[in-house]
Amino acid sequence: MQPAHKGEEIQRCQLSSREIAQFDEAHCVDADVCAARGNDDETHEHGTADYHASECTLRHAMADTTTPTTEASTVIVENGEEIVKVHKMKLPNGTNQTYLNGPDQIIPADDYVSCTPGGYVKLRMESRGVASEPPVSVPGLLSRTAARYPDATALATKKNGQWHKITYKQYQERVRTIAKGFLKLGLERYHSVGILGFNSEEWYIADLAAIHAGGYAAGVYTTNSPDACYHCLESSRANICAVQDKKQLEKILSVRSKLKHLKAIVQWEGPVDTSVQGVYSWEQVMEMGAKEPDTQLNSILKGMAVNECCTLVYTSGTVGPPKAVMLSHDNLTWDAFSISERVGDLAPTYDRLVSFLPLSHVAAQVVDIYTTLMNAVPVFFAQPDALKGTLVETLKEVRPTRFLAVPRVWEKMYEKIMAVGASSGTIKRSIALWAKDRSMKHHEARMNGLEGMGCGYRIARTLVFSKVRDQLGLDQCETFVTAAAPLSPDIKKFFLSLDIPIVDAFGMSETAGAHTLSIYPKLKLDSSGEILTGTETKFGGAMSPNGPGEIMMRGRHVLMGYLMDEEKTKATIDDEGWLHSGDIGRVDSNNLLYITGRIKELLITAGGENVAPVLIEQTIQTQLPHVGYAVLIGDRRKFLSVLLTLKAKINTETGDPLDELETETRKWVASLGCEAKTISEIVKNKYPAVHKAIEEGIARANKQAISNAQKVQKFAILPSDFSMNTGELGPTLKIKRNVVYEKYKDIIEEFYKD
Ligand SMILES: Nc1ncnc2c1ncn2[C@@H]1O[C@H](COP(=O)(O)OP(=O)(O)OP(=O)(O)O)[C@@H](O)[C@H]1O
Repeated sequence: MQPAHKGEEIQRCQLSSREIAQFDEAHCVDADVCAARGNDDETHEHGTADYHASECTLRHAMADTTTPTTEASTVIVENGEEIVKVHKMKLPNGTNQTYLNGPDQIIPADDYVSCTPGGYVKLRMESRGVASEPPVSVPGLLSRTAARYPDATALATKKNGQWHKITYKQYQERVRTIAKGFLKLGLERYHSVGILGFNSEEWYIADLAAIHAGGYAAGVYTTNSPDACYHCLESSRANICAVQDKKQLEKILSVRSKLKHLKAIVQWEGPVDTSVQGVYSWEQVMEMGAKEPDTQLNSILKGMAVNECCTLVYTSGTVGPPKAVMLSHDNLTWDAFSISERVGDLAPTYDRLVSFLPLSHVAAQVVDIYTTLMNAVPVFFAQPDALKGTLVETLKEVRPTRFLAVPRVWEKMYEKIMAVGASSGTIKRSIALWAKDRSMKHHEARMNGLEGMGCGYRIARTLVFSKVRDQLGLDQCETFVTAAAPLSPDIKKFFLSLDIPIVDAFGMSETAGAHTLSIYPKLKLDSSGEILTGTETKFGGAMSPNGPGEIMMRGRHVLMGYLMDEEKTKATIDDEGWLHSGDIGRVDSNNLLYITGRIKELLITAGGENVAPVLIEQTIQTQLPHVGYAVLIGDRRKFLSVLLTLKAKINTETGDPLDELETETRKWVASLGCEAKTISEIVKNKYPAVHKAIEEGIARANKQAISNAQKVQKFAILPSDFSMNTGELGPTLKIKRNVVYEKYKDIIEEFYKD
C-alpha cells in the first residue's frame, strides 16, 4: 500500500500579479459552480478570500479512467501554510469541475486506500450511472439541503408531551455554532469527537459539527463499558467527548486520566456539574460557539476534501475488539445517494422517519442521518427506552413512511403479534387465517412477476391488515427494511402474510452502510437484498462467478482503511481494491445476494466439516419458538452442541433479562405439565417433559441438516436470557459469540468431557 500523500510537487514559483488576477477569475468560476450545486447560501463563502499568495505548487494526479483526474491544480501557500487551492478536475462522466477550496474539492491522491489521519484517497467513479454522481462533502450536503429546503422540518424531539421541531436552516446554524464551540474547546484536525448517548438532536449536531470543524465524528455505543469507551476514544485520539447524561459522563470520568488527547466533555441532558474540570453543558458550548468569529471554521472548510475521512465507525465487535473504520465524506454521501436512488421517491413533504437504532452503528447512521439529509426528510426521535417497549407508541404518533429495524426488533414484534393472536377467539382466528392466505398468495404472485390476487386480497387488506398496521404504527409505511444481521425467512414470511413485505439490506461498517437493498416486489425471502447499482461484487475462491464464495465488494462506498492499522487494512482490502467481507454468499440472475455463512463465525469440527451456525440456529428456533437464543458450539470438537436460552421477562427500567419466564414461555412449560415460573427452576429441576420437548424440537431441526456432522447432539439451557447489558448481545442485538463462549465455558466443556 502506498502511504497517503497530498500529491506530487512538480514546480514551485512566486505568483506574479497576473497569476493573482487569474486566481481571482477562478474564484468567480467557483462561485458559479457553487451556485449550480446549490451551495449559494450565506454561510458558504466563495470569492471573498483574503489572501497574500507567496508560493504556488502545481500538482498532478495519476491518470485513471475511473477516478476524477486533475487537469490543473494550484495551491497558494502563505508562511508555509496552505490557504487556498484551485483544482480543475475532469470527472469520469466527462464533465469539468473547478473547485476552489473545500469542502467539496477532490484532493489528488494516488491510492484508493489510506489509514493515516489526514490521508486522501482516489474515488472509484464511473463514467455513467449512479457511480458517476459528482461527489459532495458532508458540509456541502448540509449547505445544499439547507439552501434548498430552509424551512423544511429536519429534526423533531418530544419534550414534555410536545414535539419540538427545527428546520434544516436552524440545523445548519446549530451545527456551525457547535463546530465553533468544539474548536474553541481545542478540537484539532483529524482528532475525534466521541459521541455517547441515545439518538437525539444533539447527537446529530455533535456528529456534523465534529466533521465541519475538521475532526472525525466517532459514535460510541451507549452500552459500552468504561474500558470499551476508552478503547474508542483513545484509538481515535478524541479531543472531545459529547455525552448524553450523568451515567455516560461517569463512565468517561472513570477512564479520563488515561485519555491522552481528551480536553473536554460536553453533556447535553440533565443537570450538568460544570464544577468538574473540563466538563461543559451543551448550552455553554453553544454560547462559546456563538461568540466565535467564522474565520477559523471557514478556513477549515476551505481545506476540506470529499476524499478524506470524516467519520469513524466502530464495528460491532462480534468476534473481537471493535475496529475503527475510516469513512470518507464520499463514502457516506454516496452510499446515501445510492440508497435514495434505489428507494426512488424520498421527499421532504411526504416522508417521515423514526430514529431509534443506535447511531454509532453504520446502518442507522447512513439511513437516519445521511439519507434523510440528502432528501430533506424529517427525523423524529424515539424515546431512549424505545427498545424496552415505547417504540410502538412513537411509531403510532409519527406514522413513519419508511421503517428500518434490526432482526431482533422484527422478532419482538412477531412475538407480540403471536401472543395477541393466541389469545383471540376462534372466529377472529379463522378470519386471520383466511386473510393471511390471501396475502401470501397475492405477494407470492407479485414477487414472481405476476399480477396480484385482486378482490379477496383487497378485502383482507381493508378488514384485517390495516388494523395490524395501525396497531404497529406502520399504517403509512411503504418500505419495511431489515438490516445488520440475518432475519429468518420464516419471520419474513409471517410478516408477508400480514401484508408487510420486509426487504433486506446487507452491508458492513466497511461499506458505509448498504451494499444491497431490495425494493418490493423484487425480493426473495431467503435473499439479503439486491446489489446496489454502481457497486461491484465478486466471490472469492468460488467455482462459479456467481458464488458461493467469500463476498468481495468494490465501489465508492468501500472504506478508506482502518485508522492507523495498516496490517488489518491490508488484510481486508486487497491490491485491486476488493473488500473481503468475511461473509460467504452467492448471487442469482436477478442480482439478489444470498448469504450462506460468515467465515469468521464458521465452525470447523474435529472431523474437518465446515459448519455455518446461523442457519442451524434459526432452524432450531423455528422448531422451538420459546427459545430466545440458540448458540451453536462445535469448533474443533467431535460433534455439534447448542446453548439455548428460554424467553424471559425484561426489567423495563434497566433492560436486563429477569429470571421470570415470559408469559407465553410459561404457558408452554405449563402445557408440558410443569409448574415452573422461572428459568432457575427449570435449570435446577431438569424437568423431563421440558427436556423431552426440546430434544424433539432439535430432532425436527436435525431432519433438515445437510449431513450427519451438521446435526446437533447435545444441548443445555442457560441460566439467563441474553441482553446488551449483560454483554452477550452487541448494539444491533447480534450475538457476541466470544462473550457467550467465555461466560459459559464450563457448560461447553461438560458437553465434551467424555
Ligand atoms: N442483511 C443482512 N443479512 C445477513 N447478514 C448481515 C446483513 N447485514 C449485515 N450482516 C452481517 O453483519 C456484518 C457487518 O456488521 P458490522 O459492520 O456491524 O460488523 P461485525 O462484522 O458484526 O463486527 P466485527 O467485525 O467487529 O465482528 C456483515 O459482514 C454480515 O455478516
